[in-house]
Amino acid sequence: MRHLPYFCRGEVVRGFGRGSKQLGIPTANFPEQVVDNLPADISTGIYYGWASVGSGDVHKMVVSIGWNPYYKNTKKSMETHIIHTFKEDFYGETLNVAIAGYLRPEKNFDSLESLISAIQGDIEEAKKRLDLPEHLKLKEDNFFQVSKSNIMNGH
Ligand SMILES: Cc1cc2nc3c(=O)[nH]c(=O)nc-3n(C[C@H](O)[C@H](O)[C@H](O)COP(=O)(O)O)c2cc1C
Ligand SMILES: Nc1ncnc2c1ncn2[C@@H]1O[C@H](COP(=O)(O)OP(=O)(O)O)[C@@H](O)[C@H]1O
Ligand SMILES: [Mg+2]
Repeated sequence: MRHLPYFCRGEVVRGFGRGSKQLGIPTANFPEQVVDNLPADISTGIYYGWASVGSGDVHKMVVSIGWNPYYKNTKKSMETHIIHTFKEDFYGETLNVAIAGYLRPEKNFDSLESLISAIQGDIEEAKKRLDLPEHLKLKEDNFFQVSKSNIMNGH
């Protein structure tokens, strides 16, 4: 994957409301336009990296890109679960994402329980890999510093 690390920003929009309600794992969804602009060689699948909301702190994350075979979505989506507990929802805010590496392809599952345990496995694997020096330095990338400055808010 030539394009890693891959950086992108976008507004957090509403998805199907399944992430937190059914899975207990909220995912911040990007608008269609951000998904359509992904480079062709970022294949669908599950990735890990770093993310921040607006000018907030940078946290570890996992991101799913694709059609969610378990739910048979007809539109490709890009959904980020930030490994951090937030006090409130952040719909409408800017999500800044730096994708560091690839974990696995998207899969179908026999049950919701197996989907949830696969995602929990992804989260544990992401936490470990992001502690490697090559990934830790991405957390300090200028991409996130720019998000912290006022430039983005236009004042
Ligand atoms: C780390 C991670 C891995 C995922 N893996 C799969 C998968 O293998 N198959 C699948 O159908 N959906 C997968 N999902 C997507 C969930 O099905 C999706 O987040 C859920 O449908 C929530 O959708 P919503 O944001 O539209 O509510 C994954 C999500 C995350 C965050
Ligand atoms: N740790 C988190 N990671 C991602 N989103 C979170 C987190 N904590 C709270 N949220 C909020 O939850 C929303 C996602 O919940 P989800 O059930 O996936 O709904 P939707 O289908 O609208 O995306 C995000 O848009 C965000 O506002
Ligand atoms: Mg979501």
